[in-house]
Amino acid sequence: MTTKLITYSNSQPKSKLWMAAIKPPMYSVAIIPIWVGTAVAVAQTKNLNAGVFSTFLTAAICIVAWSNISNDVFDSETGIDKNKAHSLVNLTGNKRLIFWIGNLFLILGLLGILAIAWWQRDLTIIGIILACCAIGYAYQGPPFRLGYHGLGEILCFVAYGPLAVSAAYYSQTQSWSTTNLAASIIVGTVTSLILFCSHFHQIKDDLAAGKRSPIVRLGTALSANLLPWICGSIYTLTSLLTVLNIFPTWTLLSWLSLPFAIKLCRHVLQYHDQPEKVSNCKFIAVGLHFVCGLLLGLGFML
Ligand SMILES: C/C(=C\COP(=O)(O)OP(=O)(O)O)CCC[C@H](C)CCC[C@H](C)CCCC(C)C
Ligand SMILES: O=C(O)C1=CC(=O)c2ccccc2C1=O
Repeated sequence: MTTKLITYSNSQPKSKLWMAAIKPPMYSVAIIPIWVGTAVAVAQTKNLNAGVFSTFLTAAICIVAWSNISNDVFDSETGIDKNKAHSLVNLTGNKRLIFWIGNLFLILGLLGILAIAWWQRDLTIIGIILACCAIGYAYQGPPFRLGYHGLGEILCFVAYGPLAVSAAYYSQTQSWSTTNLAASIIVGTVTSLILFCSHFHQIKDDLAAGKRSPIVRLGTALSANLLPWICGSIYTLTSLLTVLNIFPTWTLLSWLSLPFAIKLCRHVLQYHDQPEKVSNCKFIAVGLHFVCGLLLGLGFML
């Protein structure tokens, strides 16, 4: 399998830089938790509230857009993005404008969640999503900047796993489920894997800005060697939960994402210390996230 190299510099066409700044594939992280939580709910209740599902999906996309846009704003303040040609702040030269566009997405997202809470006459999902947003802010915003202390992957797991998947389930059922919680562990793990992978090529800039990401702490070689274990844990857990009859057999369909996991591990093990070559590994992880999450949800629906 050949792998296209993706590196961005000021010499790139502006359109490419804008696409890299907006990062459309990354919105998989908004779609999958809502899809999986809803799929588990539909499997159990045989009922889908399509209005709630589409509103939640749109709101999640807006909230993830806020998280990404404000990340460029906050990172512009620490100097960590000074070499990042595809930072929205560097592209526009207008930090204030980007800050307010980010806030607009946050407001739109929260209005969507508010609408669902209103239809349900229940504030629970507002509470959960506000907790997600607080985690998103604490990851990157002052005075916390917890991502700079290497806590991003744990925060990411909690927000995109148990919190977001439970909120999606609750939006359909107004109740909780241990099966859904188990599915959220898989979604959270694959989402954190994306964040983990996104840090391999940034080690130099991260070190210079004092960001102690897990890759900075462990080194690229040890971090690369962890990948097969993390990927292996996803498939082992899914199989175990199927054998225990907690997941329906069809969820084993998610094993079809294994080629992405193999490609990811091979690529990172080979290029972990070559930033230009390893920089696209987060998009292989996004592919794994999307296919694994899509098939996991489908497995519940079938
Ligand atoms: C913005 C995030 C990562 C970017 O990190 P980094 O600065 O290293 O990367 P760049 O190279 O692009 O500068 C992700 C942060 C994830 C955070 C820990 C948790 C966010 C929670 C969300 C707001 C939850 C959304 C829930 C929704 C699905 C309902
Ligand atoms: O820009 C990035 O690298 C990421 C953006 C993002 O929203 C996200 C969300 C969840 C896990 C990882 C990531 C990124 O890596």
